Amino acid sequence: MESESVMDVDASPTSNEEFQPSDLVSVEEEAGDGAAEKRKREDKEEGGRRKALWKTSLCSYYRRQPGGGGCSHGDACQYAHGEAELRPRPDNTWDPTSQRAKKLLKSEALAAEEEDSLPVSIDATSLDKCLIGLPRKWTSDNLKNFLDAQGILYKMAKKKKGMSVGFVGFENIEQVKSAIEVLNENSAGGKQIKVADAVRRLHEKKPLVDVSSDQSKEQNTESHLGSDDPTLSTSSTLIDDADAVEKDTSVVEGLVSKTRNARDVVTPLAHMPYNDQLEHKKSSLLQILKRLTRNARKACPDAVPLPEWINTSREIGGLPCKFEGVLDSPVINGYRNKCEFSVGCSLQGKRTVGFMLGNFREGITAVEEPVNCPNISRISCKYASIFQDFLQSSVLPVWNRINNTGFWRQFTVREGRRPGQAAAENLDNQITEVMLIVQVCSSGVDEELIKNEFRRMTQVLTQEATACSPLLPLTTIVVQDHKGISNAAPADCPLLPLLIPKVEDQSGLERPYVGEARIHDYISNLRFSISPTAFFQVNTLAAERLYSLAGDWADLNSDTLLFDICCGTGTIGLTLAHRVGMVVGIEMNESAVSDAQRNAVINGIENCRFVCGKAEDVMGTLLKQYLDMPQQHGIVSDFLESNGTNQDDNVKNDNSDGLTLQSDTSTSADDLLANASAKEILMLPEERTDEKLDTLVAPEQNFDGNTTHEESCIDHGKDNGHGSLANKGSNNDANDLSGTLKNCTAGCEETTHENPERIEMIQNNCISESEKGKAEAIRQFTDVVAIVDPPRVGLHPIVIKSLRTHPRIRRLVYISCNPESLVANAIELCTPTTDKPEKGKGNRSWRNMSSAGLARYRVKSMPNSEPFRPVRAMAVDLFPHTPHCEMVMLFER
Ligand SMILES: C[S@@+](CC[C@H](N)C(=O)[O-])C[C@H]1O[C@@H](n2cnc3c(N)ncnc32)[C@H](O)[C@@H]1O
Repeated sequence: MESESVMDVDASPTSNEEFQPSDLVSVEEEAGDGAAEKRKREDKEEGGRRKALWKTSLCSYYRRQPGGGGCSHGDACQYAHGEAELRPRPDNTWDPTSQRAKKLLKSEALAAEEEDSLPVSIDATSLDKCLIGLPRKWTSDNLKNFLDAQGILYKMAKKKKGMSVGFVGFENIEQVKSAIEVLNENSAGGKQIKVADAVRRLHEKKPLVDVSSDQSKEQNTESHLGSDDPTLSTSSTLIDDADAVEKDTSVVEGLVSKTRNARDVVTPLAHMPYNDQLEHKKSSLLQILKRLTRNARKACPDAVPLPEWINTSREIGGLPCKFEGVLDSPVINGYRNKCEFSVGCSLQGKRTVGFMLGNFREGITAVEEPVNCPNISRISCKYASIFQDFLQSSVLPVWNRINNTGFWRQFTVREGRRPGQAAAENLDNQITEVMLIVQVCSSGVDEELIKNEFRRMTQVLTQEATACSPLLPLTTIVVQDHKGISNAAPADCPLLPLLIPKVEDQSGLERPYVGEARIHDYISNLRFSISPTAFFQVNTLAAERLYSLAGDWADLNSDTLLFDICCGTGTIGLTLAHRVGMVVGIEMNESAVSDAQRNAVINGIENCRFVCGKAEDVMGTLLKQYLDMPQQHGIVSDFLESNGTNQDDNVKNDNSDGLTLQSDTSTSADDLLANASAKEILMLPEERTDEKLDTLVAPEQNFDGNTTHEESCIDHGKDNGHGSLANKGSNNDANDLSGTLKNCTAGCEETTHENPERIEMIQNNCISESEKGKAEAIRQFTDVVAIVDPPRVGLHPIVIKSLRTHPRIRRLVYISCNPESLVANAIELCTPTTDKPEKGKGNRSWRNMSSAGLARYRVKSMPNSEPFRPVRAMAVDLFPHTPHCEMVMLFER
């Protein structure tokens, strides 16, 4: 750990930190019947602070029954009985539930609103306006009815369901003026409507046409916005109208400030010096961490004493544990190894590959080039620009987010680096592999056309990459056919690699491009093979710091069984494998699990098992298998091998989590897997037959229409084991696209990057070590540690419950990219419980609850179990120039 790069946090309490008025208010609100008891406890604890807080919060008992009777404390109550009694708090704020505070808040909000008010010009060149704050569920008809009812004259009105923005075109200035006047006095669905200038995207400013009238439809075939007509269904119509669809549906763009650019949106902290960015992150993390203490205090049952860490939190400014600062990123610029560029139209109507300038829900769909975004590498920018140039001449339309039509949707550049520490300023030279993923929507588009366009695209990308100086690496081009509305394609979305034609480089030599649909990167000197949809941290060098910090805190030893929960390609488990007895990785993305297996093999690591399944589906079962059944073979593979020999009638479902199995003596593999609805993918030495190894290497390259291994698997509707290349045979979409692209798909040459001899060697070693492998599996580990690294939403409550209620897990390291969900999960892990868990009271709508509120609610029904305590926390900055960073928190019990 490089201590000089850590920003130390002064743990001494400041007056503000120590003062947490919300505790006082909500203690009463949350505690229900036991509130009086809790209040007494609070009173005692508050001691000297009490005087300072006297009557600074409203009494909720009094409020419920004003005028007496509601509060039994009478005048002695420390809370104010009414607004008149209320005193300002030591920091000069008012109880947020009081009328005073609400009034203040309103006037501040109004002032802020005035400050940010959007420009509304009243002149003849600006007759298109957008209305902001409309009910989301409104359609164009609702908007028109509303305008008609208000007596507003207009030329056209459009509204897309799901957005709070609508567009209105006026005939003249008078119409604009009177509309603004009327709208300022009226609200729609109880909300005030704001009027702002709408920015036309096209250079050629055609007047807006109301497409809902049949007449205008005939007059202007380019207009589809607001029309409920489905997407054009035949490919010929689509091509004829391709340009029209784009232009028409992106005529206006609401709310985009003319000065807003991609840099501001993608890297909002880029204007600050890097040290200030770290300071900024540190202070927001401190605030979020304090929420853990506050919420655990609130959720702590009355019958149970507050845990020590809550009692001592005041000494460290309300923090749940020591926050050890933010570890800086070794690379600050161009660090992203994966960039997902949107494809769409710019404000000027140009086909653009870059970033959206805002949120679709606000009506913003404009895409701007990734200019001056310091987190993007030169290579990614260059590829975005090459692809953008190609799109200018494509006969297929770019994706339109308003109508959900178009073909080209997203362009992703993933980079792989060579091993070794990169010099921060020379990161580009380290990039040796590039995977390009082109997301399209092939619905209703002519197959021949698609084929031609893909051929042209691969030609352009490869030629331009070779023409660059220094030339751009290009390892693979993969097409993802996604027909859903959001760009986030599901994991089983069809993926097909394209052949990369051989082209001549500047020296006249033919560059042998091979299309292996994976790239490689290095962490802690281990080589990681990454398939197109597998997660890999975007800042590899900072990720190395993150994993080593997590490993240090996990306090591992050769007798440790490490659960790597949400393991992705196995990065954490594999980098720590040499420090533990065994790793069990759990991951739901099948491609990532195959990668993890492969990564174990190519790095010669033998003490890791990877399980494919949702953690919430498999965790309970795995804990039982590894920790609760000493007389049994400890790994699931043994059950697989036993092939049902352990059948026992005593196998029952344990409904405590609805998933786990309970068995007095034994459990069968089939039951285990069926019940867990998970697929175990194990690197058992015996299983590494040639056939198994085939699934690790790509099939022969074939661009001339001969059937590849890939295609034959798809044709026969069976799983070819390449989760990442062409997804499951049961997926009809995959079959569609594989048919469409029959001549465009290509497999890869046999493991060009992995040394086959090395793999064979590992294989042989594994075979000879197979018995050792089994022995390890049966072994009982005395030390059990979980490292969890969930996605932004955090861990599923079932996983939290499994970890919390299993007494053998004494240490848990939580890595989080979202401190809010970390705090919510930590509330459930750390709040004491009683032996009489309550079911949640009342019928509170969970949709309206904060994540912390929801966690408090859930903890009430947590089975009685020893809580964890937060021990230390630290952040690692994986995302310079943005507000995000990764948080690591150690919990013990
Ligand atoms: C933040 S990534 C961490 C991956 C890995 N630890 C790494 O650092 O490379 C989260 C991973 O969790 C996986 N995931 C998401 N939800 C999951 C679930 N319910 N069960 C298991 N894995 C899940 C994702 O596919 C993703 O690979």
